[in-house]
Amino acid sequence: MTSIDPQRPAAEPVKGESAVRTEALTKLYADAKRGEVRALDGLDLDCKYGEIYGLLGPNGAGKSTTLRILATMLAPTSGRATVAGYDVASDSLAVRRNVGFLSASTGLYPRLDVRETLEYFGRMHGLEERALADRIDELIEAFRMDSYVTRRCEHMSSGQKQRVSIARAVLHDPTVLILDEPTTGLDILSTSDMIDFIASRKDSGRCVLFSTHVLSEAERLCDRIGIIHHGRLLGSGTLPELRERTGAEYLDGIFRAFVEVDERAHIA
Ligand SMILES: Nc1ncnc2c1ncn2[C@@H]1O[C@H](COP(=O)(O)OP(=O)(O)OP(=O)(O)O)[C@@H](O)[C@H]1O
Repeated sequence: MTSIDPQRPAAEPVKGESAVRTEALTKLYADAKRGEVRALDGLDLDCKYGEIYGLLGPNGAGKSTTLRILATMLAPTSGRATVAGYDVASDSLAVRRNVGFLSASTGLYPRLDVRETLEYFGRMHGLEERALADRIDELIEAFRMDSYVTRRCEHMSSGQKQRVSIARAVLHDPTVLILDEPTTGLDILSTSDMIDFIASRKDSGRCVLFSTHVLSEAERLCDRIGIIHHGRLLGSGTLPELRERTGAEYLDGIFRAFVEVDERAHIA
């Protein structure tokens, strides 16, 4: 495994260039009850800098598995995945330097408050103390966390925890942000803040790849949408492109059209 200097600046994002790419990505799980589970079955994905890409799929389609592999939390069985040009298997440290990852299982230490949490994770990223303190101030302001900055995570609401988690994910200013169902469990105000935040990342040329079950969110936010089912990408494109391909107007109809074709192909 190639190691990197933690102080080395992240790769500069170039709008329109590939930020995330998977080729024939496969993941098999050994499940005690079900035997071998093929969670990913040759997934090809390509997300660009300056783009918000939404991954849609029914339960068990392989969304979390994909995102966890891209965040180097999980090893693929076969195929290839790169983030910011670095291979997730052979250059995982460089991938981590360039990626921010948020999922429901992103942990926070119950006894740490906002600043302590961000200091802890900032040091893990190797951020220099002065730069880290400035970055933490910036994030506390940006995520409006000042009113509960001394509260321990164990005493925060789920919306407050989510803000700390997202601040943690972007501490090192990653060029690629990977979010697994980022608005699940959030109230309307927190959801709206999260949506604004995702949109703002694109303005700075970053890539955001996120999974969601909320179709209206995907319709509103995404430049391109990928539809995943049985661990394969059935289709991807802008909303107008997907409308044209399926003849359906809204995302629920588009989604159903892709899945029905795939189900028929599986039965045939
Ligand atoms: N650790 C594991 N061991 C065995 N099977 C697993 C494991 N993790 C996931 N799976 C299986 O792999 C498949 C894909 O799961 P994954 O969580 O990636 O789907 P998903 O699209 O994120 O689903 P959801 O929308 O329900 O979160 C499912 O059949 C799931 O049961």
